[in-house]
Amino acid sequence: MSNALEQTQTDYSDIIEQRINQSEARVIKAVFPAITNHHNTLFGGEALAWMDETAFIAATRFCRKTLVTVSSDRIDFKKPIPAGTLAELIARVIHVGNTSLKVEVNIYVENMYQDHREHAIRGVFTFVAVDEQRNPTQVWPNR
Ligand SMILES: CC(=O)SCCNC(=O)CCNC(=O)[C@H](O)C(C)(C)COP(=O)(O)OP(=O)(O)OC[C@H]1O[C@@H](n2cnc3c(N)ncnc32)[C@H](O)[C@@H]1OP(=O)(O)O
Repeated sequence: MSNALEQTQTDYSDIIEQRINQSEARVIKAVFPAITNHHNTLFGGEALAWMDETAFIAATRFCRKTLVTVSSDRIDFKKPIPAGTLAELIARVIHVGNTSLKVEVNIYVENMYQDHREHAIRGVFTFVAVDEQRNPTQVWPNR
């Protein structure tokens, strides 16, 4: 009996892990002058919009339900992202709640003309699955 229970729990976390891997979202942007600030680096508000969108894509792929953003946790801007670079966003589900999902987003800045890449920004966004009345609903069927 306990073996059967252990087996079910293992299968369940394996399914979640597999789903997290499948739903990871990667978006690459070219940092052109139109989206930079007076320091000639990427405007922070633009980075936040990209992060929310990429996190939304990962969360939607994970659950295939209607989602709304309910919060963003602390966002750390560790390095500036200069004009004329590439910015890669990677979003991954890090927590599956009852009606909510947390998604971590990291941005890496990449030189266009050299093989150099470094971590620039990190943040976490929380989404809630909503039903037709816009009330919270279960985010994952077997949770
Ligand atoms: C994709 C877009 O651009 S959406 C546009 C921007 N977003 C919006 O307009 C959303 C506006 N907000 C809302 O409609 C409502 O606040 C809702 C539907 C998100 C949540 O409704 P509430 O009645 O507050 O939900 P409730 O208190 O039941 O919490 C639901 C879940 O959200 C989580 N939650 C609620 N508030 C927060 C918060 N500030 N931070 C993190 N998680 C939160 C709860 O922990 C719960 O998670 P769980 O079920 O996994 O345990």
